[in-house]
Amino acid sequence: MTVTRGLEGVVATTSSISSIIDDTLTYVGYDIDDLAVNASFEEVIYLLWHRKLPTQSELEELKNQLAENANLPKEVLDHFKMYPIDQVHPMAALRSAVSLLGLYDEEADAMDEKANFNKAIRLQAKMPAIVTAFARVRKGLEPIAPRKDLGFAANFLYMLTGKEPAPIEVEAFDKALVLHADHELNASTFTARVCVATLSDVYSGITAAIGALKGPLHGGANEAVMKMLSEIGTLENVDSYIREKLDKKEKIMGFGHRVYRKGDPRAKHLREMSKKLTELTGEPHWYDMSTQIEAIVTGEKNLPPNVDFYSASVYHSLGIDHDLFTPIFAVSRVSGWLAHILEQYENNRLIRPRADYTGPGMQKYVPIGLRD
Ligand SMILES: CC(=O)SCCNC(=O)CCNC(=O)[C@H](O)C(C)(C)COP(=O)(O)OP(=O)(O)OC[C@H]1O[C@@H](n2cnc3c(N)ncnc32)[C@H](O)[C@@H]1OP(=O)(O)O
Ligand SMILES: O=C([O-])CC(=O)C(=O)O
Repeated sequence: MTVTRGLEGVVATTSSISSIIDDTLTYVGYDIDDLAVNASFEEVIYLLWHRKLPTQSELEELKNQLAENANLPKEVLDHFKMYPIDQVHPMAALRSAVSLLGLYDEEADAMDEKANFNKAIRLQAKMPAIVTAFARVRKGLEPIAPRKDLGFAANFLYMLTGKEPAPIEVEAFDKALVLHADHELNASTFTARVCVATLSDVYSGITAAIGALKGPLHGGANEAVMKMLSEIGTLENVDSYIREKLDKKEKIMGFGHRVYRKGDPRAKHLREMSKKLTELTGEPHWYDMSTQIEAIVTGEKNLPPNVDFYSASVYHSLGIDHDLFTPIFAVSRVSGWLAHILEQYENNRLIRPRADYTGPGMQKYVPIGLRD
């Protein structure tokens, strides 16, 4: 048997959702550079789910559907109050809450196309409410209900803080959502597809995907980047901190990628936002430290930054708690997971690879009393 560790380079499915070809990322054939500058997150959701950009009326319909479904069942809100709140990471809370949501959805186990699409709308709509409600409840604050007059990005920030966000904050957050929405067969999307390929339900697929995104080698890296920046503290400390880590063969979070070789096209948009926002908040050192880290890691290891590197200082500048960075990734990526889940159902086959067995050869059972 030939073993391909980490399935590197293995093509496991066809997909018409997003592509990474020669370091260029497209959603349904639209270059991410084009979408990052021109598209709203709601347009991207529509694009990923329908493989076409929406007309004005289609976009309005989607926005209405998202607004109408944005509230959480009381049971989910009450559930947060039962968590050992000081110990619970918001990604664990999100994973549990999505699983719980399935219990209150009468269509949870229905497998027809319409029911699955309804669930996609409900999940996409409710993810911001879960993340923001948990973030408030753990601080002893009441959750804030979404406002129908605000778009997806603005509503998230509003529900988090209770204040209507400034246009520049909405623009930055919306762009971050666009940039994180889908990424071919990354680990969490693959997890979602493996799960639903058993013909399990949408809630199970999304719960599994959240679990996969949580790890620091994947979505969890954005929080780890901010931890690193905070530990470094000042521009003067960057050089010794990073070189010591590299000498010890430790990984620098937010660098490297399984697929990109020359660089992640999303990083430059986040770098630009980081510069703008850190200047605005009067904390340009986060950006300056980040560019210095990039210079060292690129120079020493030829590893460019990935999407998680500059998103850290962007979210920090928006005043967001560091442990909410990965849940925010999930709020965006759920659009891609849902598109992939629906695509998997359309042309399903069980995903079941093989393992090359390396354990002992055939053994004879020894009764417990006769064992050494
Ligand atoms: C949204 C996302 O998921 S983007 C990725 C987010 N994750 C991170 O930023 C975590 C840091 N990066 C990494 O751990 C890796 O680059 C991954 C997980 C992204 C890709 O992993 P893989 O393709 O399996 O590469 P792998 O981990 O085998 O690394 C290959 C080599 O590059 C080195 N390397 C890879 N990334 C880094 C890094 N961030 N810092 C230092 N060295 C690195 C490895 O040590 C290894 O070196 P070696 O061959 O001398 O042993
Ligand atoms: O594609 C990957 O392996 C990881 C990644 O960048 C993403 O999921 O956005």
